[in-house]
Amino acid sequence: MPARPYRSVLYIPGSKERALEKARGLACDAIIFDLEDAVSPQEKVNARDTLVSALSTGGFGNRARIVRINGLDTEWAAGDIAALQGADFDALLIPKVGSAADVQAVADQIADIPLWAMMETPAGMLNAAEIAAHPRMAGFVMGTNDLAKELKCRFRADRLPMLTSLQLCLLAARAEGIVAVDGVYNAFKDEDGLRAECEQGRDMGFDGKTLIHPAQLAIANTAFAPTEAEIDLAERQIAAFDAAKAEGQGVAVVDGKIVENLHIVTAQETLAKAAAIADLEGSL
Ligand SMILES: CC(C)(COP(=O)(O)OP(=O)(O)OC[C@H]1O[C@@H](n2cnc3c(N)ncnc32)[C@H](O)[C@@H]1OP(=O)(O)O)[C@@H](O)C(=O)NCCC(=O)NCCSC(=O)C[C@H](O)C(=O)O
Ligand SMILES: [Mg+2]
Repeated sequence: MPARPYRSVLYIPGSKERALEKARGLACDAIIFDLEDAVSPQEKVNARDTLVSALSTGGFGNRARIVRINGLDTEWAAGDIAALQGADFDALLIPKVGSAADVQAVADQIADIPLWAMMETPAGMLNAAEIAAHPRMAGFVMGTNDLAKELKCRFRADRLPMLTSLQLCLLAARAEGIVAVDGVYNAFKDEDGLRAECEQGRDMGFDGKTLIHPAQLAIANTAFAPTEAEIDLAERQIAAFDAAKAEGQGVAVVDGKIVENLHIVTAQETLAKAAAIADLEGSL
């Protein structure tokens, strides 16, 4: 389980001082400070200084601070990494990762900091397992816009053309115990559409959703948090299982359904996630 929640992961253009300032007061679990697609070519170089200065000023609380650099095949990637040496942030996000070699290329240029991968190319999907298994890899972010472009698929409300890719990445992430965050919902004024896509992502097993606008935060925070009913059930399952164990039984029954060891692991994860959310919200 992630030690911290990642229900709402907000992209903020690294070039926009107003948005960087605003982020200090927003109810997101994590921030992706973007140097890639949200920043125009003319702003790329100045954005590095703007971002490093914002990171050094701080004020982002316990939210995870993730920085997305430009693609490794661009003229900006090496300069981005150089500018980030010694900066205060939690993870570096690499766009358009196609293989573990791409991850290693960044690992060779910056020490210690956990690396995350944008999963958004056909090669990335086919190599998801080796990318997740890289020793520095700590999280996957689905790049569903680039993925749609590369697959030449249509955007559909049910995301049918993307389900194989989403599930391949989720499988790889879960096999390695790293974080997995779903892609963005582009129509940022469409609350019902966002809610439905968050529910789908949560049902699939994602830890949260990447977002592009503050208006999307509350919906993702609700969708990816354990519900009151889930917390109540988890507590009752743990209590019933403890009581069964005390009587020498290996199985309990709650609400007419069996509860075994493996269900207790899920119940404990539910309570741990609720506690991590309460901790983060209490600290902001
Ligand atoms: C989408 C936007 C361009 C809309 O901007 P704007 O028209 O300014 O929105 P509002 O006027 O409604 O903004 C209201 C206030 O909220 C602040 N704001 C807006 N967006 C953000 C944000 N992301 N973080 C923090 N604060 C934000 C505005 O400053 C306003 O504040 P105030 O002045 O106090 O009123 C804009 O939302 C935006 O640029 N969003 C981010 C876009 C982005 O990051 N894109 C790249 C990531 S998505 C991606 O790359 C996908 C992936 O790679 C893939 O392949 O799928
Ligand atoms: Mg992308």
